[in-house]
Amino acid sequence: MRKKVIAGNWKMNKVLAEANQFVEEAAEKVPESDKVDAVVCAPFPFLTSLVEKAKGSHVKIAAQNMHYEDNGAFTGEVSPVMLKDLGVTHVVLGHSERRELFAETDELINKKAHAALNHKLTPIVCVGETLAQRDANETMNHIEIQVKNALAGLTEEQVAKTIIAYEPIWAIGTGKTASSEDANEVCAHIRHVVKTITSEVTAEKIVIQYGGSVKPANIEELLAQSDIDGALVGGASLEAESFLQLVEAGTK
Ligand SMILES: O=C[C@H](O)COP(=O)(O)O
Repeated sequence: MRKKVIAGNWKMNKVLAEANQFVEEAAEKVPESDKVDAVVCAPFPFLTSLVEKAKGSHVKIAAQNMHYEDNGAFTGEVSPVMLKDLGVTHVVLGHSERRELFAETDELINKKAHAALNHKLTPIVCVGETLAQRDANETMNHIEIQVKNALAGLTEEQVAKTIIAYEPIWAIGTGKTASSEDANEVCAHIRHVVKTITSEVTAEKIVIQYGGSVKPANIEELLAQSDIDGALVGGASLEAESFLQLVEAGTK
């Protein structure tokens, strides 16, 4: 049985006091569970403080992006070495907002995935299709290419430690959720693609999340699907109460 992962992606929201308050509450209330990991993906300036607040609790702290180099002349960037040093455990890579607004390519995301895993950070690699691609029946092919490119050159052991987040772009922040059956169909396809490039054992191990307008009202139905192992949540992760409800759904 795969352990579920509920990750709240705050994106570019909150100030430090709000972030601290959230994680203090979550640290107090997230229960120990062998069924679910609770992850908060926060902006860089909050990470040091949030790792401190989460210490000794069952909340893990993630970054929302990183560079692939360890150090060097990359003004404004943050490296995997820095994240690991802070006590961050996960990093979101290739979110559709990074792909669209910051021109991140599959090749870049693959370099970042290698760097994250080499530094023992768990990458949450995002893939997803646009509405035009879905309407043109290109979803499966597009996702297959994104998954293969993101995982290229990783060892089987590294692939097993990677999390893939399937986020249909048309469902992000729009209130439109893919039906749980449609979301599961794509997640099952991702597992199949992973199997073709690794093995059945690894495909059974890899955690595949769904993301896109997930909220307390729809998470149980999504998590009940065979190939959905958690969620990457934006809007509904901004309030501690709602985040805690999402985590609670993962404990069932
Ligand atoms: O990373 C999270 C996703 O972009 C989903 O955002 P959302 O839950 O606000 O639709």
